[in-house]
Amino acid sequence: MFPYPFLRCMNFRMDKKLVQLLPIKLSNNIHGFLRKFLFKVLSFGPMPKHIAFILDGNRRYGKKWNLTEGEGHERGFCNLMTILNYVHEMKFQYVTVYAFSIDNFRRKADEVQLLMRLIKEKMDALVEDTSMADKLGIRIEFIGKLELLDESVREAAKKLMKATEKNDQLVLLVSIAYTSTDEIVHGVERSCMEVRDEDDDDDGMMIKLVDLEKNMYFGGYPDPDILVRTSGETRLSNFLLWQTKGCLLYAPLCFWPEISMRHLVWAVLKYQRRFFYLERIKKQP
Ligand SMILES: CC(C)=CCC/C(C)=C/CC/C(C)=C/COP(=O)(O)OP(=O)(O)O
Repeated sequence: MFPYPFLRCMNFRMDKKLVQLLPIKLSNNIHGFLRKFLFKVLSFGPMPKHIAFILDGNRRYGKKWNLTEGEGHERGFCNLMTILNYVHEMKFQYVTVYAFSIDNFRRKADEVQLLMRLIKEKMDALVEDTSMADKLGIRIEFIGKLELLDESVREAAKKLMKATEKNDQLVLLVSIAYTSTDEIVHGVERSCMEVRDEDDDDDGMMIKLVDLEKNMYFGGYPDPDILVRTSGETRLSNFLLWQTKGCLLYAPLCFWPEISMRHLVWAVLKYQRRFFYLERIKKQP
């Protein structure tokens, strides 16, 4: 892969010989400096707190580059780590990712196994070496119908939540075995059970909105400000249907392993532009 992140993320194409002249360390330093400068400039505007990602197009990326099965997802995970660095530097407080939908269990058994193995491997690696999570202050939470996962994956998820529970700068919410409709049903069921247990309730069997929201998997977390779905698809695919009422949707034309800093910057600029537009509308008589 082209080794210079800043030039790569700006879609810069360079002659191979010229590339060899630029030491990687120097390129990374230039990238770091320009990135921080750019993020500082952005921070003068209204900054979103929560960004959500639908990690779409890993398989297609693998096919595009003739990779072996699973390697597209492997690259997708690596890119997630890079994006987390940027999101941390941009001072987001929450990042949500759609890692595995309940509908994904309908894929071929081999593929489901491969993906589960990859996800478990990554969880184990993050437990083994918490340096990155600790450095960025990332607390990792898993959200979804976790009982659908194999015991070993569930255990790995629990260990990772435990290993990062003290971090307090950025919360990474990993939606796994999740669909929004399942989340809503779960919230309604729990709220009904609570109402049934409170016999003295004058409202009879009325469920209150606050209780329903509290009982959803994402209860207690703020709604995302921006939802990014890679690969140009503009469907929500049963992800955060309840939480995306006022959210900005952005669908860059790249596969998940290709998403880069410029897409993040663009998403934030779109958010800021919409913010100012809404402010202007509010002030109009
Ligand atoms: C621990 C942790 C956070 C792990 C996350 C690992 C990771 C990158 C998971 C993505 C899984 C997935 C089904 C993505 C969709 O791509 P796709 O297979 O649907 O690709 P396609 O759209 O090209 O078919």
